[in-house]
Amino acid sequence: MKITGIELRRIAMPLVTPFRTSFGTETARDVLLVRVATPDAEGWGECVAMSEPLYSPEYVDGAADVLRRFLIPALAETTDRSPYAVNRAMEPIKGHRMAKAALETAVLDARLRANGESFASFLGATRDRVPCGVSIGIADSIPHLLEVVQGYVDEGYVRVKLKIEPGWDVEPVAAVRERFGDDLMLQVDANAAYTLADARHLARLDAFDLLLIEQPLAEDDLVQHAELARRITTPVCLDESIVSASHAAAAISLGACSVINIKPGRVGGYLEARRIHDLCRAHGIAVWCGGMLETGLGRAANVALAALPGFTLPGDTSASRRYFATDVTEPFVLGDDGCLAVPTGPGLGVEPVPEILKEVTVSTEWIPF
Ligand SMILES: CC(=O)N[C@@H](Cc1ccc2ccccc2c1)C(=O)O
Ligand SMILES: [Mg+2]
Repeated sequence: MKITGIELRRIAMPLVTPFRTSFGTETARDVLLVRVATPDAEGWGECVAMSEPLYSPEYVDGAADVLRRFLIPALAETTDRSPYAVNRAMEPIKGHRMAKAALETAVLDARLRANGESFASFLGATRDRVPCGVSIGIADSIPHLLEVVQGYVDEGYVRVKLKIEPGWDVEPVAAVRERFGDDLMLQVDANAAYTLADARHLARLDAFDLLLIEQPLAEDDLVQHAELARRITTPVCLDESIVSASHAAAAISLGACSVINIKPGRVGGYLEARRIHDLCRAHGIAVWCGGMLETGLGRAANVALAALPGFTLPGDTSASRRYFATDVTEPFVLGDDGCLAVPTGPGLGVEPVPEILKEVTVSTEWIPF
């Protein structure tokens, strides 16, 4: 597969409602898309980095820079376009996993579209629909939170995830449990807002039969997460801490978590995401597919990944309308069964709608090969 050039495209997508977490409030997505052009097909990759390095060290301007100056030139020096070769070509460059994931995915998408193979088939998906959860931000009051939860439960989401932070944790969880009963699949995500000194307080969440508590402590605190896991009964799930299969292996060996949120963008791409899935399956660790408020392009690949057998918990692969009034692709719509259908077309199985893409495009940059 010959690459004729690569386009870096920035798009601006307003969120339907502000999304508040322990690290800040987002009102729009500033997304970097990577398009790989070949004579037979074009491939798309979505960089999940935020505008500012608040979730992790990466940010979208930095991702564009490292792609332009280092990752794309490294790819241009190779001729083997297999996803494994793309991975190897980028290896000498340290870190920047979200930028690497976007480029690897775009090359893989072009290759799969040219070969007529879907992402689901390539990854080894075993299901054609995946049950979906929803991530709900920190609200300005408990009554408002309950209204928001009611709305998503009515839409059919099978699992609710509440963002928490010190001062907004036990009360909102208790209120949701009280209102929606014990059968609602419920979990929380702290985005690293607590320390081990909060262990006693976090143990108060054990009373609410949560599926898991996600990333309670700092992303580099594996040993402390292991200590916390000994002091609370709610299963600990890691997100920010797991940036590679070796990190997952370390976390499992240390007993730092019993569930892992897999995000292909965070771990450097879908190949590494599948490695983590396989490793966790071998250790009996449940995984689920996290979300980074992707457009339909990233969402399509995530839904395919979530259809692998080890993804036994509902993920944050919510419908397009959870975040965007108009998605850049045909919208992902939640079925009555609370599931999204796994795309079956070649590659991602979706593409941007040209007039919508034009409307949301802020800038494009063409890098010829
Ligand atoms: C669905 C969910 O909760 N995602 C992340 C947090 C998050 C929140 C806000 C974001 C805004 C822009 C880009 C990425 C973002 C990720 C998480 O699981 O921790
Ligand atoms: Mg998280």
